[in-house]
Amino acid sequence: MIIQIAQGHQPPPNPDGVTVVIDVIRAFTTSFYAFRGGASRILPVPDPQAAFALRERYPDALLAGEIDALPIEGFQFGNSPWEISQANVRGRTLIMRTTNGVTATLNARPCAALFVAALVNAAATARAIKKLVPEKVVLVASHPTGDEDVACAEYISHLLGGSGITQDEAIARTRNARAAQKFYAGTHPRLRAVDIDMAAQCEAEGFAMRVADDDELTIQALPA
Ligand SMILES: O=C(O)[C@H](CS(=O)(=O)O)OP(=O)(O)O
Ligand SMILES: [Mg+2]
Repeated sequence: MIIQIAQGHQPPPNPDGVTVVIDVIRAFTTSFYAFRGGASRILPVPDPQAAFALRERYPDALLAGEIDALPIEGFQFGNSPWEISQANVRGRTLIMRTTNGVTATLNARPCAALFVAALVNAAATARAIKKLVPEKVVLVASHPTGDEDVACAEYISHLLGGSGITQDEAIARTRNARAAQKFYAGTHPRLRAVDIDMAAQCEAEGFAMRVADDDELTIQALPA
């Protein structure tokens, strides 16, 4: 298996292989906890206007996301795993806008199979990739300059049998990442340290999250 690690909002084309877009702080940690709470699907969108327009089509949908890490006016949730874990999202569609993870996901085609992942479901993602027996895997660290998504990519690479780092190293690099520091600073009530506690966890079981091309690009939890 060829494993390539890329970084930023423009994943390299991978028409015959598996692409994984990674966002540890916080988009796909938030997504993981939305599915754990029973959300049925997540529809990624590029901006708030697109989110409000899509909700016209799905009036029961809930809106989650951020601009500059802060909640968006008129959205029910920030891009926060803790907020989502406290809410009742069972059976609901989420429409999500975030700066890095969602943007890179919207740009990830062409690829034969597309996953989104965070550290919390790195192991489940690696298992789901292995089942597909791909010749090539592209692991995309969606933050263009941060270290947390690169660390997760290196951990998934290790789990796939390539070179990489341990779970403990990935956790430490998440906690020490530049993007994490504003959550520890206590300068805004919606930037909570608990979001980083939730992002800096690895679950041995968990579930993978796959992106399907339905009417809209749709993120779904795969059965464990
Ligand atoms: O809200 C987030 O956690 C980030 C923005 S930042 O890196 O913290 O400034 O968005 P995401 O798309 O989840 O990386
Ligand atoms: Mg991020």
